[in-house]
Amino acid sequence: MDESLPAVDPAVAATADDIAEMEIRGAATIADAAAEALARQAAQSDVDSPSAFRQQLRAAAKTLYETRPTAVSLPNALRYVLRGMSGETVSELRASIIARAEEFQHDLTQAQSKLGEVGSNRLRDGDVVMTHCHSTDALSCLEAALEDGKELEAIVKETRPRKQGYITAGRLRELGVPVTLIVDNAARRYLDRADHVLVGADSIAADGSVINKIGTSGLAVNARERGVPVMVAAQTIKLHPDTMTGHTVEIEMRDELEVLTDNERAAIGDEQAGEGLTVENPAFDVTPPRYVDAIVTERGQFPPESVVTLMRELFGESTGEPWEP
Ligand SMILES: O=P(O)(O)OC[C@H]1O[C@H](OP(=O)(O)O)[C@H](O)[C@@H]1O
Repeated sequence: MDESLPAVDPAVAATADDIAEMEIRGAATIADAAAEALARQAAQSDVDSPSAFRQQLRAAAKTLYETRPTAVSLPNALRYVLRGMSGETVSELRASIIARAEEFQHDLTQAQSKLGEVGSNRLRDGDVVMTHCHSTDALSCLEAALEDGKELEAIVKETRPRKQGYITAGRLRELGVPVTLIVDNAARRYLDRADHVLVGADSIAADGSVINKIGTSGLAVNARERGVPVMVAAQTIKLHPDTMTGHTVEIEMRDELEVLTDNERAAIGDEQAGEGLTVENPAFDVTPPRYVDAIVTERGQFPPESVVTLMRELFGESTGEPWEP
């Protein structure tokens, strides 16, 4: 955090901590929480000059931005809200941020339900869908299909190390869907029974690569080998505009304790981290576009190679940092 930037509201700091610790997780949920936090910062601000207010909002955006690097929905949300900041007085600026954040949150919900309808059209009555991790965009497709009266079954990958597959399994059971929970290593075996692989995305690059939970790329390669189509459910806030100018998406490396506890390390015979046994814990991987059959968005479904056209339309050619005017 830049020392010259003003302190942020405690609620913003708490949201940032929750995102970093994954108490708040999932790309769309993170975007929603970030917009909410900016609105909170605006509402709570007690500065009396417009320039101080703008500085505070920028500081809040930076604090939120620096939590997790991979899901582009976070900077896209911050940029959207900050670009709506307008007015000559603090109270005008405040009102503009609050209204813009509300609009963003509303659009996010709308986009997810529209996307669900698009994705649902790819599913037939009686289909078996294999999922990875927990994605609200992916679940929206299943929910829409169920609302249309289709019966579905799910094979849910556990998704080590944080086991977000449990959240997916729980939600699908609430919806009355029969669920078979499997360990990640069993995926190829169970692809024989699947009609679709359905995953979400944290970011989509300009070449159509899908950046999603670690294990997605291996699943997609296996699905292609087994002839099972791979569908990615991703609202357009998952499109990563910087990749149009050649930037790559940073893959978040998380704490090794998510993979190996101190006791487990000791059981292996290694007493302390950093003494010969290295644990790597990348949270995401990159699935090349050739393994993806369709990217489902609120604007329709696209072959991955064509998302760049949509990206140009929505973001123009360049973006910069979210807090840059
Ligand atoms: O936006 P929705 O579709 O909810 O989630 C998108 C993606 O966010 C999650 O990341 P994490 O669990 O936050 O690391 C998963 O990778 C999931 O596919």
